[in-house]
Amino acid sequence: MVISLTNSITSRSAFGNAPKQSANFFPVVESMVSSGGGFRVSDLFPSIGLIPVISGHRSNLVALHRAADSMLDEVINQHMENRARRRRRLQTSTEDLVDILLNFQENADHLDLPLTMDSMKAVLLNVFIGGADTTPGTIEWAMSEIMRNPEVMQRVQKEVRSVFRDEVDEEGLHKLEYLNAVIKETFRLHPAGPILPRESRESMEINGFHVPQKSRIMINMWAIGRDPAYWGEAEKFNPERFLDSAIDYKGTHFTFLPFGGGRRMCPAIQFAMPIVELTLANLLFHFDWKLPCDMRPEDLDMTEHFDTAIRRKEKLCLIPTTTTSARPSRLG
Ligand code: HEM
Repeated sequence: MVISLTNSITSRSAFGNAPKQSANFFPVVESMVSSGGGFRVSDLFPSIGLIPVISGHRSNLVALHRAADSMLDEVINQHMENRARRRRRLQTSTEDLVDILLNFQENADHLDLPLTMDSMKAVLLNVFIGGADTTPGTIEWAMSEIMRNPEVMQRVQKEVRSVFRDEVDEEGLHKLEYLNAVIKETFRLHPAGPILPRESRESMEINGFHVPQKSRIMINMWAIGRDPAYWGEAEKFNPERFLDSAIDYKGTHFTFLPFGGGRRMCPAIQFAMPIVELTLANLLFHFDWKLPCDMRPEDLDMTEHFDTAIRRKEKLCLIPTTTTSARPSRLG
C-alpha cells in the first residue's frame, strides 16, 4: 500500500496523469534499483574491471538502461505533442516535471550548459530511482517502530489528533514536533541511505590510516547511527532524544546524515519529507492499529534486508480500525 502510494505521487509529479506509462516504468525502475544496490564482489575489488563483465551484472544493467531510455523517450515525445496541441488551441494545463524540464530547455539558449534530451532523461530516471525505496522504506520503518513501542504510539497519536480537526493538512505539519522526532529517530536507526559512497580527491592521513587518492570510501551511516559513542542507549527507539535538540537532517551533523551531506546530498528533502509526514499523520489520525494474530509488540520481526536502502525483510502487516472515540477533540 505504502509503495503504491509513493509511486503514484512520484509518477504524478514527474509524468502527470499518464497511468499506462507509469505502470510500465515502475517495474524497470525496481529492477534497476535491485541490480544497482547492495554490495558485490566488484565493490571489494573495484580495480578489477572484469568482475562486473564476467558476472553478467553489466549487461543486465545495460539492458535495463535501454528499456528505461526508450520508455522515457516515449513519455517526453508524448508531452511534446500534447504541448503543441495545447498551444494550437491556446489551452493551459497543470505542469508536471517533464513540462518544467521542456520549458527550461526551450528557454535555456543563454545558458552555457544546454539541457540535452539525455540530461533530461537522466534527471527523470534519478527522480524515480531516488524515491523508489527511500520514502516508502522510511514510512514502513516508522510504523514498525511505533507499533513496537506502544507509549510512542500513544504520544504521537495524541499529538496528531490534537493538531488536526477533520483532515490532516500541510499547514499543520510544522506543529507536529513529536512526529518529527519520531521520523528523525527512524532515520537514525533505519537510514534509507545506509552507505554514503565517496571517492578521495587526494591522498590523505586519517587517524593514522593512509588513504590513497581516488580510493572508494564507504561511509557507514547505519553503524554511526547505532554507535554508543555518539548516542545514549543507542539501540533503543527513543524519539525524545530529538526533542529540544538542534540536530537536524540538513547535512551538518556528521553523526546524523539521513539525506547525506555536501554536494551529493539528497536534492529531494523538500519533496520527500512532506510525503513521509503527511502519510504518517494520516495513518495515525484516521486509524487505530493492531498487530495481526494478537502478536505482542516486542515480537514484531524487525529483520533488515539491504538493497540500495535497508528495507524490512518481511512485509509489515497491520490491522487498521477506524474509531471515533479515539478523537474526542473533534467530537466535543
Ligand atoms: C525519506 C526519503 C529519502 C531519503 C532518506 C533520501 C536519502 C538520500 C541519501 C542518503 C542520498 C545520498 C546523499 C549523499 O551521498 O550524500 C540521496 C541521494 C539522492 N536522492 Fe534521496 N532520499 C529520499 C528521497 C528521495 C526522493 C523522493 C527523490 C526523488 C524525487 C530522491 C532523489 C535523490 C537523488 C537524485 C539523489 C542523488 C543526488 C546526487 O548524487 O547528486 N531522494 N538521497
